[in-house]
This record gives sequence, C-alpha cells and structure tokens, in this order.
Amino acid sequence: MARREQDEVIIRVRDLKNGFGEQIVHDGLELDVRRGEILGVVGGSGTGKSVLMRSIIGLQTPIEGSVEVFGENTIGREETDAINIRKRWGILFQGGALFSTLTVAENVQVPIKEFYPGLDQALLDEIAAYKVVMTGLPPDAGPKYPAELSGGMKKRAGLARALALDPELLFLDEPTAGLDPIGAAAFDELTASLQKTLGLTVFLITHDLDTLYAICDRVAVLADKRVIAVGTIDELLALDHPWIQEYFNGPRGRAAVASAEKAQAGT
Ligand SMILES: Nc1ncnc2c1ncn2[C@@H]1O[C@H](COP(=O)(O)OP(=O)(O)OP(=O)(O)O)[C@@H](O)[C@H]1O
Repeated sequence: MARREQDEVIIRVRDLKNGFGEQIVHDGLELDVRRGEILGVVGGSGTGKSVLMRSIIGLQTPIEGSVEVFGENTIGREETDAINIRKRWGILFQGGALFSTLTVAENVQVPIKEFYPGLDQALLDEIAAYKVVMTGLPPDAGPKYPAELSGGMKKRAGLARALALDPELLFLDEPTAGLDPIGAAAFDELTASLQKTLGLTVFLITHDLDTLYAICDRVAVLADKRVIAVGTIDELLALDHPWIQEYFNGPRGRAAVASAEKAQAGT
C-alpha cells in the first residue's frame, strides 16, 4: 500500500455519544479507518459495535459527535441526499439478512434496482450471476432461495449482495458467526482476497480471534464506551489493559496465534 493511500482516512468518527434512554452506549468515541485496510472491531457483548456501525452508515442518530465517510457527514442526512455516499459502500448485516422470499440472484439485484432503477433485466441477471460466482458460490445458487442454502452459502450470498454496486468500502458485522471453523477460515480467505483484488476498505466487527489474526491489518477495541485502543495485534498486546490482555492472551487467543503460525508455516 502506498504511504499516501494508507494515510487517507475513509471513516472519521469524533466525540461520538450514543444512548438509549438512560443507557449510554458510547461517550467520546473516536475512530479513524484508513483506505485499503481491514479494520477489525472487537469488544465484549453489548459494548456497542453494531451501534457504532449503524452510526457510521447513518441508521442511528447519535446524541453528539460527528461521523464522516469519504469526507462527508453521514449523520441526519435524508436518504435521497446521502445516496451518492450510500452507493459507495456495501453492508453484510449480522446473520446475512437476506430477503427470504427472493432468490439469491434477486437479493443481489435489490440494491442495484434501488440505486439504478430502470436497468435492463438481462443486465441485472448478468451482474447478479457475476457477483454470485465472485463470492465462491456455485453458478446454480442464483435461482435458489435462502432456505435452500447452508449457513456458509447464506453468508456468501449476503456478501454478493453487499458487493452488488462495486463498493469501495465494505461493512461486515460478525461474518463468521455460526460457521464451523473450516467454513469460517474459508470466508476469511474470501474476504482477504476480495479486499486485495477490489482494493476495498473493510470495517469488520467480529468476536472471532482467528479472523483477527488471519486477515485484519489493525484492530480497534471497544470498552468503557469508547475505542480504548487501535493498532496491530502486537501493538495491542504491548498495552496493559486487562480486557485486551485477557482477550488476546487468554487460552483462545493463544490458540488463535498457534493456528495463524501453523497456517503461515504451511504457505
Ligand atoms: N434499538 C435499540 N434500542 C435500545 N437499546 C439498544 C438498541 N440497539 C442497541 N441497543 C443496546 O445498545 C447496546 C449495544 O448494542 P450492540 O448491538 O451495538 O452491541 P454489540 O457490541 O454489537 O454486541 P454483540 O457483540 O453482542 O453483538 C446493548 O446494550 C443493546 O441492548
């Protein structure tokens, strides 16, 4: 990655405060996501990882603070007003969030039809077929309904839909949750290879230590209502925070290091 490109901030969050009634989820949260990186976002359950993602994409209006994506404010914008930013990102929500009454191909076509109404059906079919294959699904997955797919295939179909508009920025909310270790590793590989080929910036919420070790350039840690640290795993390990130490240096963290080292030795 060229230095200037690496330094370009694609998502800039400043002084973010979010809450629901009496409950304050974020307070003074700051985060930069740089162009071309895979940024892992971790934190205990309920620390507000999904709420942070929703704030960034404009689905959650914060109490205070600013969020810029591609240099533009995303807070409080009308849908139509923010259309030019929204079509530059793709989102894989937790669980895939496919429309169950639509086939995989039709699911992929939903965002295309939303942003480019009036496109010829033959072209829509062609784009959907391309995205299906790009995410490693067999070509005959297009006409299938989500209920006919395995968990891993559903995630790939969700990813195909997230990539429908050739985004520069990809949001992934716990993409490997519910997958077996082999399926999860295959999905990580797919994410890393698409990131490289398409030059994507990836905001990746995960609990999966293997994913963090295998594909993330940097990791942001949410705790105490804000991002308490962001850096490479080695940089985080040098910090003295109890949650960070327990998370990365606990038995599961050590197992993830061992498996990452084994994978590297095998390449
Ligand atoms: N729409 C909402 N209304 C009320 N409370 C909410 C809402 N959305 C989120 N919360 C609360 O905000 C907190 C953060 O939720 P969020 O889903 O962002 O956590 P998370 O870090 O993604 O958790 P997990 O790792 O378990 O998915 C939780 O306590 C949750 O109950």
